[in-house]
Amino acid sequence: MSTSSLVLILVVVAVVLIAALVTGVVLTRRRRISLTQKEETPRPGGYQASSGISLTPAAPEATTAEAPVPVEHPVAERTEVDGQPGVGDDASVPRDSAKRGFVEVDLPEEASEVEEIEPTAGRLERLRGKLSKSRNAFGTSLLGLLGAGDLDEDSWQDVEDTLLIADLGAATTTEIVSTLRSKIAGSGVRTEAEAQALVRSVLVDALGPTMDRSLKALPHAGKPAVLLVVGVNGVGKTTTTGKLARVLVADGRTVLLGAADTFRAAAADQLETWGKRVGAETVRGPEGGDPASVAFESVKRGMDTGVDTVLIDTAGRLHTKKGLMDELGKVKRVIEKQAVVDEVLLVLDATTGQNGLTQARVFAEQVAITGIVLTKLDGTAKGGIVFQVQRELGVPVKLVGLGEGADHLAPFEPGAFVDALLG
Ligand SMILES: Nc1nc2c(ncn2[C@@H]2O[C@H](COP(=O)(O)OP(=O)(O)OP(=O)(O)O)[C@@H](O)[C@H]2O)c(=O)[nH]1
Repeated sequence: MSTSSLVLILVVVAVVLIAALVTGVVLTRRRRISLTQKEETPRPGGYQASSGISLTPAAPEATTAEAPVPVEHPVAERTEVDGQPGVGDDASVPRDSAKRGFVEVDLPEEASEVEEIEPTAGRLERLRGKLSKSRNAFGTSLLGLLGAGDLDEDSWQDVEDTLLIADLGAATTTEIVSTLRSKIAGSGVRTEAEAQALVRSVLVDALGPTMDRSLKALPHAGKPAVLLVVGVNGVGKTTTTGKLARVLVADGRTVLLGAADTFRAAAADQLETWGKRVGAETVRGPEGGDPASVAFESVKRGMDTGVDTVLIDTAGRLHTKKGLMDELGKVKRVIEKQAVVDEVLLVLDATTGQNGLTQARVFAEQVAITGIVLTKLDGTAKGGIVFQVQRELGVPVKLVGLGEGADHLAPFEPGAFVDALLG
């Protein structure tokens, strides 16, 4: 290779090296400028912690003199990352970057505690699953027996036993069995569908479908309706009163609750909580105070404030049965000094069977019961108690409790009830 060729090669190499050096310097400078510009010019439409979203200044402790001096860093202004790199950021955020303090955020005005309430219409249909224990023990076996075709005496005995076990009571059972026997003999039942239709009509008839089950809970003569809720300890009076308040509020009514159960300390708290959930006022007295006085004050307050309905929860336990009954009589008399008691609702626990009936008799002797609320039907296979209690007292079951949920109180409808039992 000649000397001139060697010189030429050296010159070319030198030019390439110089060009590479110049390009590298330019690229480095451009990158730096680009970073600075991103910081100085807000990205249109991009997330900016200090714009669009209203934030108050950081909590005082983050801005005190003792706070560490923030380290200069492209992401130092970002408050949402607590020093951790975000997408597109340089990952080398120093560990000693200033940590974000507490940020005071303007909250909307305190949320209303008043709850959404399920519509009351069609509740029995919606809650029919809650009657599954009774359905399995009663409806299913009854249909199985009757749908099997010609029934001999043993089969009829089984039908009778099924009804008795479901707590329909001897009198109602005898009546239903004899009606079924004559109807089946007269018309002949060949299929399960026919058996179902026949049983349905006989059971619905036995539930007195024409009884007036309306709740007298609307104001009249310029005064609120007054409802007394009575029953023994633990049957679900307070819960029912609370659920009933929801039913009324859902219907657009205004309600006041009277906590006349002064015997059990927590009862008034429990009732007040129910009231708050639907925006209803609760009148209460001192623990161990005079229930009649609380009832009187409740009705007075209800009239003064112009509510549609006053619901009064009473005690279920006293030292003696006589004491309880005397007190109940007094509560009612005292209310009647200023308003009519429109309903006395007797709450019975469906799971207590015959015991519940005995209670019902005692209460009915003391105060004129106008309606029955049968609670805890969800927890029993003995839904047949509905038949018996109505027959015993001659008073309609107006409401049924089908669970501990706030809206698990349904109007009692014979047709829907029997349908739920028969599946
Ligand atoms: N599963 C079920 N539980 C219910 C029903 N109604 C009420 N309960 C529960 O029965 C328990 C007693 O209810 P309360 O309302 O405190 O009874 P109470 O009659 O007011 O009791 P005292 O104030 O002691 O007289 C509570 O745990 C209720 O959640 C219902 O329909 N189904």
